[in-house]
Amino acid sequence: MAQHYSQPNGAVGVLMITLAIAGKPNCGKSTFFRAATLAQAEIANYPFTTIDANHGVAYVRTACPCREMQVPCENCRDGVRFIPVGLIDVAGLVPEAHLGRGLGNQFLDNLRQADAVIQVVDASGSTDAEGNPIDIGSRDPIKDIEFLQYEMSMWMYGILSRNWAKLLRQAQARDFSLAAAIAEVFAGLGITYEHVRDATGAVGIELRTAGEEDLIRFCRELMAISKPMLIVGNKADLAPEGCLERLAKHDVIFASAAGELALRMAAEGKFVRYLPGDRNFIENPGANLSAAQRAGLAKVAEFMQKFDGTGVQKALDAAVFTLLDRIVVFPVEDEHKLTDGKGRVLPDAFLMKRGSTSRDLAYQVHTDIGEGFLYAIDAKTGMRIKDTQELKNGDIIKIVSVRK
Ligand SMILES: Nc1nc2c(ncn2[C@@H]2O[C@H](COP(=O)(O)OP(=O)(O)OP(=O)(O)O)[C@@H](O)[C@H]2O)c(=O)[nH]1
Repeated sequence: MAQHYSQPNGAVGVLMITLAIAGKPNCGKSTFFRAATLAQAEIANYPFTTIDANHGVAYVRTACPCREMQVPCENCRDGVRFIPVGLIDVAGLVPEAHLGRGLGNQFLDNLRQADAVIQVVDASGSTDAEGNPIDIGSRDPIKDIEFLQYEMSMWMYGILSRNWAKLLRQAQARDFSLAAAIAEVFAGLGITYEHVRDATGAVGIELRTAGEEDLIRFCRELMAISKPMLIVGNKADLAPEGCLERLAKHDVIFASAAGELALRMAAEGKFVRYLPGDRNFIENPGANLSAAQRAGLAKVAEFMQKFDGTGVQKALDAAVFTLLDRIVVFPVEDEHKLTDGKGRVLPDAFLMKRGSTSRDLAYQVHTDIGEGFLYAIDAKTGMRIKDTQELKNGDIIKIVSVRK
């Protein structure tokens, strides 16, 4: 679930989106995690980047409105703004994890905390179901996709089936809503009555009379609705064309997490100029790279040209902006200078669900606003906007309340 975190200016109470990285062992999850959470100081002027070994802070990338508005800004790099999201590196999942094999339940429990899942598969087909190295191209990477989805839905089914007899007994009573009771069983996963209703409709079953197979299909649908999943075809730098073609039929983002990690480290060491998500990089003049380092970076450059970047930032952005359907809104206190109370220009960037209104923003900015919200001003136009008006991506908004 989204977690609270504190912003650099000390404002607490903003919900941070959390993504989980999942997949079988050896597919490159940790490399993806390390690359995604390794941020240069200029990008990540946040209090922390790594919370513990498996919990970190990554960033999604968006345009900073400072350029368009022609204000001096210290919160972006060259007009590129990085907004923090939580990232969890969950331990490798092996077949039959839902039965508690390996780190199964602990792993799956970790997924609870996530709003969406980035599923990393080995696009190169060079690891078997358990992550053991095999010849490149000898495992069909599509199997990796199916496996995780199967394990996740079977885990949900396991929870449902443990509660099923009790639920059916309760369902004998008049006015008992089985859908509401199922939602309650899965409340910890953020599942709502609407999710249950939609999943039931989508698989076309009658819950009260559903058999095991129906319930498994139902759990699969419920998982897909409540934990949206993005597939990353990692190790694409090693992948034979056949594997790439098969994966390309699915909605897959190809990546080289190892390439991104090398680049971020090179950028941190000031050897290259690279912002996460850039489609290329520039070697800094005077960078004292060894021949091996230079050859390694040349390979990454080749990959980036073919795949339009390393894929890591693209995956983070797609998870947040496409899968979770977020927009970025910049709240300010002074709609002319675009500053907060301390004179900082465009200090915050909030990831709001598309369709959010200025009233929703007011509650995120001031959690204690109560009935105090009066109206909002669109700083780009200087116009007052209605509390029911939908916010747009890139909006800069001043909230006016009686709180002050
Ligand atoms: N060529 C290539 N190798 C990669 C890439 N990403 C990771 N690797 C390598 O693949 C191996 C496994 O990577 P990890 O990141 O440890 O994989 P993992 O999924 O976290 O593994 P577990 O911790 O066992 O679950 C390492 O040797 C990495 O260097 C990539 O994009 N390209």
